Amino acid sequence: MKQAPVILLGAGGHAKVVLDLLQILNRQVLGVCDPGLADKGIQQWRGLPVLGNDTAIEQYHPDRIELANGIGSLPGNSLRRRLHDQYTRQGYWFTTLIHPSAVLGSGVKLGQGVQVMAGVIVQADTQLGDNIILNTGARIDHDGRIGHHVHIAPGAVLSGDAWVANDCHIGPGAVIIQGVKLGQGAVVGAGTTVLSELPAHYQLTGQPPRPPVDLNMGSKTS
Ligand SMILES: CC(=O)SCCNC(=O)CCNC(=O)[C@H](O)C(C)(C)COP(=O)(O)OP(=O)(O)OC[C@H]1O[C@@H](n2cnc3c(N)ncnc32)[C@H](O)[C@@H]1OP(=O)(O)O
Repeated sequence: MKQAPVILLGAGGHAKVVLDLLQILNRQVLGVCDPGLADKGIQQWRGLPVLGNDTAIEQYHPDRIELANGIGSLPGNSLRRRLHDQYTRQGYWFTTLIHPSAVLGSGVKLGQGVQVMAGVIVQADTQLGDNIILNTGARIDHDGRIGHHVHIAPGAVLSGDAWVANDCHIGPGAVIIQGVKLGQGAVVGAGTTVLSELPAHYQLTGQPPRPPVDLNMGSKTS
């Protein structure tokens, strides 16, 4: 079945990556909506027509197009979520995008508008909610439960059975060990390892390593 043409929301760094992915997937892109470009009277962005600010979407019937959310996501910035909620309430559909280099195991379920970037691996029976970004090279092992509007930044690793509630942010290169739960809106800093549950709306950053242990101590006699 032919897929509907797409309108891209936003023209920042994340939008560039989403546009590349749409083009790799041979999706027809009608144009981009971005208030910053529209206010400056800019008519073209990366070869796409600038359709206007976000309200330009409403010239298109929800049955005729799909949307791609090009707004990136960082802790404390809810624009991506707000646009998703606003336009799904109006009956629009956000397209789910999977980079051809991504590996999805058996039984993986993806919600509306999930964006699976280059090099991502998602293992068996993981469930992903709506409007999630699995950014470049992120890995989620078996039986993960990932809520809506979560951003798993480049290179982050979630071991098996990790549970991540809605609106969490997991920074680049973070590591979550198996079975750990993150409460709603929790934030894990770049490069941070999470060993136990992080409650809702808590932030964990940093990596204080313990003093080095001599692995030969007690195991050798001289
Ligand atoms: C394709 C893409 O680019 S996707 C986007 C990828 N980027 C991300 O995901 C952003 C990740 N962001 C982080 O890790 C951030 O540091 C956050 C959000 C966790 C914390 O940000 P803030 O709350 O603003 O913390 P802030 O920058 O004020 O730092 C507070 C302190 O924590 C330290 N700190 C912050 N983050 C970290 C971290 N990840 N590891 C170690 N220390 C950290 C800071 O050095 C600072 O220390 P100080 O008080 O001794 O000076």
